[in-house]
Amino acid sequence: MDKRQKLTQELAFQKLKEIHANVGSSIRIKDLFDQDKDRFQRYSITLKTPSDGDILVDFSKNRINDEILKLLLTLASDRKVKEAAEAMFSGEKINFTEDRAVLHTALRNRSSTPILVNGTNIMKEIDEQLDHIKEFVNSVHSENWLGYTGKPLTDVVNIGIGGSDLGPLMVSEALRPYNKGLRLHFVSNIDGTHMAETLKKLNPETALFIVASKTFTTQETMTNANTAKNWFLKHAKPEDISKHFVALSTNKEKVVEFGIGEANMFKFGDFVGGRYSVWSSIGLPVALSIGFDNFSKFLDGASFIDQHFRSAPLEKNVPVILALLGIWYSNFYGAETHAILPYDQYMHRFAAYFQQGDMESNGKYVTRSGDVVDYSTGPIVWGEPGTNGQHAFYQLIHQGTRLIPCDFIIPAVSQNPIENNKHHKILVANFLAQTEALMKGKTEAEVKAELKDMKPELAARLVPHKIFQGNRPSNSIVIEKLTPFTLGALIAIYEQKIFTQGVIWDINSFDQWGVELGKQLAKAIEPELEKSEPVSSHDSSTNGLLNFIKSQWK
Ligand SMILES: O=P(O)(O)OC[C@H]1O[C@H](O)[C@H](O)[C@@H](O)[C@@H]1O
Repeated sequence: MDKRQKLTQELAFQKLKEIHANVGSSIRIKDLFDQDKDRFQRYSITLKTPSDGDILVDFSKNRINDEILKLLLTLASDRKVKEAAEAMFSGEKINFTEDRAVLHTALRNRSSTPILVNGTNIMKEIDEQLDHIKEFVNSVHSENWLGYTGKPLTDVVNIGIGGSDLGPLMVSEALRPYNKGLRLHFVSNIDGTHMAETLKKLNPETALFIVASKTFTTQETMTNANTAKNWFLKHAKPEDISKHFVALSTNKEKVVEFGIGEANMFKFGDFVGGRYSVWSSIGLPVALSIGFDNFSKFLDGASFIDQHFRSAPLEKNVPVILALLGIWYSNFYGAETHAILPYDQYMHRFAAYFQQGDMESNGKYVTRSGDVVDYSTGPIVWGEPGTNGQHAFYQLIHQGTRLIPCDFIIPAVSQNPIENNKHHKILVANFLAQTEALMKGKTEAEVKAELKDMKPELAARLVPHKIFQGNRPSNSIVIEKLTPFTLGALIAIYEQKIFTQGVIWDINSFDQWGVELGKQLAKAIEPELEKSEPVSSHDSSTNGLLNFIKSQWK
């Protein structure tokens, strides 16, 4: 692999550093608006989708001017973002620490263009996998697929964790208005409570268990799957398993070993990373919820963004622009977090989903050639839906000491325009007010004017507490309506943003070795929990905690 120029040695990076040192603290977003009446037009991008309206991305409320944006774009071009994207789309093994291609994009490749991995066109197997999903979903929906006592299925339980849980969970929640009637449940946690509480709601005659695990070795998932199987077998016979258990995996051997026949296995390739797998067979619960046609539209939405990402010039490229803004705040302003704030209740797991998507992808401290980086990489991603967040943590975003760049997301049209759309109008008003407040703030003069009728001593004491410094950056993303297509598009925007940042930071965004150590140590601790004598093999904290917990079991 070619050793790349260090990010901090890139000319554009150094110039940005200089600009930040000279004017970084004096850039006022409000002044930028005052100086340029066309700022919104010039600093926003509208994507025209073929079927589901426009997607508007407004990035004008950011601490950037033409010079900074130009340098950021130069950085993207010097770091060869476009070339790296082509390497990904064409199936190069860019996940080199696992010797794998990264082709979640192939799962939503709606053209007939072949994509080769090790000389084989993988589009054929992807089409077969989609056909399998379609056939199964249709037979469940048409009630051709029946439970062991001849009843139609009513409940679907997805047993998976990480990427095999968060994607299907977030998407099926977001697309709840499209649900065709099946009740969905998700069991991820090894904590027995998760499975126990779910089983209470089920009738074995009408429940379908989906065991979702790329590797089919994940301890939590396999333990939960076995518990579900044992519960089922208390009511039914082993030969009934084939009507109630299916597997989503890449590991045929382990699936068969568990007792699920190949016909009930929905496959996908090892070129699909867990946190990018909702587009693959891992999306089966989504397809069962919303139907295959809607699942196809979900893939179409992502495909639309993939084409945009590949073909749009850097300055008109939504994922690239969002990535560069993140770089500007992380690497120059020292921002440590990034908030994702959907103003849509259906999207309540969107931020949690991208906590994995972003933090597992870009939480890396060495470059692709193994050198320790001398700049920060992936931010801490977090968020909750508006307006709930406004009454909880927004205080710190408005008046705290930390810079928190935020993405505000809203559909223009509500799925539930109840009370004459009153709720939605209030939601929209709040969405708009927040980014305006973050940007404008409130000056001392404004606060004083507000307090003019108050006793002067009291007013003087209150003034500093009521001042908002403002100048807090945000992006606003507006979709026409939350549909399978627009949700697919939104997810792909973030995926390609994460990709772009990974290229600029020169890290491998597609492995996740950081989750392994804890798994190994847990395996070592497990047998120690069985021993009756106190444990002394760890540090005193771990020994102390372990022995305390064991003492509570007696
Ligand atoms: O799908 P599985 O093989 O069960 O993996 C489930 C999850 O666990 C791993 O530890 C990884 O950190 C995740 O990226 C993955 O999504």
